[in-house]
Amino acid sequence: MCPVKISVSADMLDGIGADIAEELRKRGHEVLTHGALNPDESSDWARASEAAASDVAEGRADQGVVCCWTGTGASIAANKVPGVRAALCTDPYTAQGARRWNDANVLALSLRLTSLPLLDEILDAWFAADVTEDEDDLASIDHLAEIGRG
Ligand SMILES: O=C(CO)[C@H](O)[C@H](O)COP(=O)(O)O
Repeated sequence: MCPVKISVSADMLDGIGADIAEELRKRGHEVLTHGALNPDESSDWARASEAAASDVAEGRADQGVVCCWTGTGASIAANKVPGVRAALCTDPYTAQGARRWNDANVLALSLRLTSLPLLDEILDAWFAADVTEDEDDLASIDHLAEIGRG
């Protein structure tokens, strides 16, 4: 796994909110922070997640990690940003599939459900997975950009 630039957000420091940025840095990634992880910013989940997702969409980061208590608001907000494919993952298999079959570029996490050991497994799976070469999956991934246009 090559280190990449990750934009990470959380709306609170509860649970892995306190650890997520450091866990990514420990893996060698360069980390941009938003929301409760950045003292200069609003910590509300929609704005924090939008900020991290926009970093990905606009090329300031390679991938994003967005967190809120449930993970749902953060994933919904990130998916509103054109070019972002955010996936709410609660286990390593889902994280691997999100990268492999969906070319997900933002990992959404629930601060409530994700323990530190589980985070480790999810990040291992996320960063180890390669995007599929299956033509049908690639066509579906391409189609995502068309949904809602026009
Ligand atoms: O999971 C969330 C949004 O999907 C939030 O983390 C949850 O709503 C708590 O936020 P607040 O402390 O602002 O009420």
